[in-house]
Amino acid sequence: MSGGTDSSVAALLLQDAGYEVTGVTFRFYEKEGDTEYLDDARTLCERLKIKHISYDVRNMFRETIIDYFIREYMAGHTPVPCTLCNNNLKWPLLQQLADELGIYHFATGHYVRKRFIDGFYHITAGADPDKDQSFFLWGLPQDILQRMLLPMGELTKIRVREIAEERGFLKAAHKRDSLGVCFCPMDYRTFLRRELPENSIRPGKFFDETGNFIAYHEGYPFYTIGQRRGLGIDLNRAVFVKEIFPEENKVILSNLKALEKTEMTLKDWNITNPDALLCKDDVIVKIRYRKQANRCTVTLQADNTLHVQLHEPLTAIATGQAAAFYREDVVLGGGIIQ
Ligand SMILES: Nc1ncnc2c1ncn2[C@@H]1O[C@H](COP(=O)(O)OP(=O)(O)OP(=O)(O)O)[C@@H](O)[C@H]1O
Repeated sequence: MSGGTDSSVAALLLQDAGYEVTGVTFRFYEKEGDTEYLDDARTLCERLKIKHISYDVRNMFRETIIDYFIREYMAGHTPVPCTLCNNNLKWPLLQQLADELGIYHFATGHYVRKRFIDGFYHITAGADPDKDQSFFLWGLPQDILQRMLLPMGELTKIRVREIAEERGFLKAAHKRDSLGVCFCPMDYRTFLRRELPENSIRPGKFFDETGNFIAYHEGYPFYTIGQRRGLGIDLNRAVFVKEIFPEENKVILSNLKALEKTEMTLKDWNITNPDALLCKDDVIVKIRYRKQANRCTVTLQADNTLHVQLHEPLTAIATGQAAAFYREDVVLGGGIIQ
């Protein structure tokens, strides 16, 4: 329970359905010591007359998510903190805690569903297309998928707010949706400047593909592959970030066409059912939340990476980003772009 609308309604719907519910709030990150979210979750549990547990994982979150986020930008990559948090932290921690407490099921307020297909549990898209969060959950293993309950799966956000309101949980009903990365809701450049020692990021140079100097930039970590806006230069043509060379603090700009790629390699991947994904030609890959769905064929390589052959070229494939595989609304797996 994050203290937000969705997990609050999830708890009360589970209670309605007859489950004996225990609320869990992880202390992942607290902006300037603000623990209002914790009080909100606790108050809601008191009103529902259910037990509430808070679990301080701020150090773990700092090491595995925030430090990773900073490290990835410093390596010229594009990190995916929410995907990593869900797959490596939030759900595994829920499982661990449930085991310790002798509880079988665990639930969140994610807008996703699950379906049992050919002997395997799969994440499927939530009923509300505007809120679907399936893109973030490709990395969960069967023993988590089997035990998860997803009370938001069939609902729209509008309906969820109505439920909270109807039941008199007015604060929960009117909470704002969380936006972007929880620990970095602002521009990530400001965050990097704040977190890193002074002068860690120094001005460098933009070049074109043939090595001609174009202009000065503010430091390579401030740019990501595929970026067009915010380059701080005014050319009479559209240019995009094509490559980043951290050692030389060099950023290569090109036209969009030059960013097209027809293949990519994934590490740290997870496949729900290999027979449903590998070597099939009707698989969809997404590398952005709710954008750019492309056909592809996936094969497992001798070095244990996944090779993704795109049927049509994709632009802006950035190292560090996640790729999620789908067939219609069913998540088949995913991985991190190398
Ligand atoms: N600090 C936390 N402790 C426990 N569970 C959490 C925490 N943060 C998020 N979750 C769970 O993960 C789900 C998805 O998280 P996300 O950050 O996307 O929140 P959200 O969609 O804004 O949901 P909510 O309205 O519940 O805050 C939440 O609905 C909640 O069940």
